[in-house]
Amino acid sequence: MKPETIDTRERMIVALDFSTLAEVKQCLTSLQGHIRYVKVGMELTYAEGPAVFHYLKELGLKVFVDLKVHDIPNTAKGAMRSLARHGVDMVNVHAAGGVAMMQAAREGLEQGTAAGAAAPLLIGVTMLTSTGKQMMNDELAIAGEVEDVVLHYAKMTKAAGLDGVVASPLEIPVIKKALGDSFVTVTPGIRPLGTDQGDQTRITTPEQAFRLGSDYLVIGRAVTAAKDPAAAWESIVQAVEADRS
Ligand SMILES: O=c1ccn([C@@H]2O[C@H](COP(=O)(O)O)[C@@H](O)[C@H]2O)c(=O)[nH]1
Repeated sequence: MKPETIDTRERMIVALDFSTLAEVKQCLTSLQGHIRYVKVGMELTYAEGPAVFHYLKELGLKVFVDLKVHDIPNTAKGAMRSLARHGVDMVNVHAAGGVAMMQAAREGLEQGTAAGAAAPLLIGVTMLTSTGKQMMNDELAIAGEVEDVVLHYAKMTKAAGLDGVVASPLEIPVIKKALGDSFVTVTPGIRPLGTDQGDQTRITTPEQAFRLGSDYLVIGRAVTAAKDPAAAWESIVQAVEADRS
């Protein structure tokens, strides 16, 4: 389902890349009331387990569980069946696992979703936003341009029946053109002006990301590592809304 009617804050997801619940609580002391959607990745899940998903849901937040499943189809199916039972809002797999793996993941997700409840959005990760052309060509041995490879993975993802993809905002125009506006796009690699690029390669500002057509932005350290996370968050919201008007 395309998030066309929801506001800016519902389309900005904070990446809670922490290793303890105590750090999450500390960060939420600042951010609670400002944010609506959070992302829990491997660091926090492996440290605190699925209880953290329930903790965040009980606070009224939407939860994207970013475990980037990539395995044989049967294992991916089981992983998604288990994840769906936690009642989260978005989950993902690596598109590089192939169409059969993604179809199995979709089946597992449907099986694990409670009767009458909506299944979480199932998203395929195309090419990690830390990956540039040279690394993709030389280390991953995938020839060509990143944008073409991302589009290829996005087409596979749609063919497998998933809801959308993770990609850089830079690739969203070609994805939307080829696969339609309702195919959901989730974009990390977000760097507000003046923030550190760190390990990301294919980046844009939040304003550019929305202009390029991203449905959901994933924002981590620019907010969570700021001295005042709520102030950092609000300045992004303001910049995005000013850019739109
Ligand atoms: O291609 C991808 C897929 C996932 N991520 C995740 O998003 C956040 C980004 O954090 P920043 O601190 O804003 O760089 C992080 O949790 C990654 O695991 C990604 O960056 N790229």
